This record gives sequence, C-alpha cells and structure tokens, in this order.
Amino acid sequence: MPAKNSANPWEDHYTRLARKENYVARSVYKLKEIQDKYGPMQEGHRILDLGCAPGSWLQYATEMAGPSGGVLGLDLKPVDLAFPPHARAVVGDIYDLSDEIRDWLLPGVDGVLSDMAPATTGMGDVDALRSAALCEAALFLAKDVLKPGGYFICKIFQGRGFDSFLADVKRLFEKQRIFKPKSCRKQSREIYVLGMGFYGKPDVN
Ligand SMILES: C[S@@+](CC[C@H](N)C(=O)[O-])C[C@H]1O[C@@H](n2cnc3c(N)ncnc32)[C@H](O)[C@@H]1O
Repeated sequence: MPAKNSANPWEDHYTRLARKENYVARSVYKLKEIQDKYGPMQEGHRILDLGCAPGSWLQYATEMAGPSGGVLGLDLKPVDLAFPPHARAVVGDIYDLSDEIRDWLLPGVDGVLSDMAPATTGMGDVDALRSAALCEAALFLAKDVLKPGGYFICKIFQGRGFDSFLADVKRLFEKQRIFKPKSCRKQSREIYVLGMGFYGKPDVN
C-alpha cells in the first residue's frame, strides 16, 4: 500500500534504507537477501548483470566482486552512476548483443544475474509470458558464457512460462532454488529462480 503524504507514494522501509546506504534503488535488498542466504558472489568473480538500470544490483555486485573481479551491466537504458575501473554499464539489448559485450564475455563469467523486466501491460498472462521470454534469453546467454560451476540468478513473473523456464534451469544446474525475497513488494508477482553449479556448456554435437 503506498505511503500517504510522501513525494514517492511507494516509499517504504527499503526505499529509505537504500537512500541511507547510497544505493540507487531498493531492488538491491532482493539481491542482498539472495547473497546472504546462498552466497554465490565472491571476490574476484566476473559477473554479468542483465537489466542493470538504474544500477543498484550493479553497485552491490561491484562491491562483492571487488577490484580483482569484473562486472558488466547491460540495459536498454543508461545508468547514471560512476563506477570503479572493474565495473561498467553499457546500453544494449539482450536480444542484440554488441561486439563490445561479446568481447567482454569471451573469457567466461562466474555469474549471470538478470533482474530484467518487460514493460508491463497489466494483463497477467501477457506480462508473465514477456517476462519468461526475457528469462529464456538470459538463460540462453548464460549457457554460453558461464564457467562450469557458475551461477544464474533470474527474476521471473509467476504465471505462464514459469514451469518450462524452471525445467530449463534444472537441466543446466546442479542445484536450483526458487526464492521470494522479503523485500519484494507484497502485490508483486515477481520471484527469483537460482541455478547454482552450472554443469558446463552443453555439447552441441
Ligand atoms: C527492475 S529494472 C532492474 C533494476 C536493477 N536490477 C537495479 O537494481 O537497479 C528492470 C530493467 O530491465 C531492463 N530491460 C528490459 N528489457 C530488456 C532487454 N531486452 N535488454 C536489456 N535490458 C532490458 C529495463 O530497461 C529495466 O531497466
């Protein structure tokens, strides 16, 4: 329920905490909850952050990876934040990756994060299917660029497309988890699917 008498009608505890802790969005606490519970991100990791704008996951992943790691964020929209040299954000579309992104991905990555969300229509089935399509695109890319043992963290809207996406994650990772962070807004249909222990690039022959 939106707070009354506030400049931001959706302001809540997490919004205020994000401001206090210098994160650009409250979404950071969803990733923090995942990290606190499962601990996938480690110092030195190379991490790809899909759908990174306005940049709070990128801020947190940058802290987790540290200067010995590397983080690349991708979004249709620009991120208006300064990052240390081991992190950057580029404007782009998951469906049309530039050579710059492909080059960065070449050595492989330890983790792929996706908080991508479609522009919503309010029609549950349509939004869920669009979300699932983004998730499948993220998984398709992860399959290509993750190092064996790597992890995948992906937001999806519950509804059509969810079961088949989960089945795809199960085929590729040793462990899978479905996680609803406490910081997700109550009315939201979003949920996170985690894949940990990537089996390795499937043999296409
Ligand atoms: C909920 S926001 C991500 C918030 C971000 N994780 C943060 O912590 O600041 C979802 C983002 O997904 C991006 N997105 C949607 N479709 C995309 C696509 N095809 N390629 C890249 N990014 C996309 C949107 O532009 C939007 O910024």
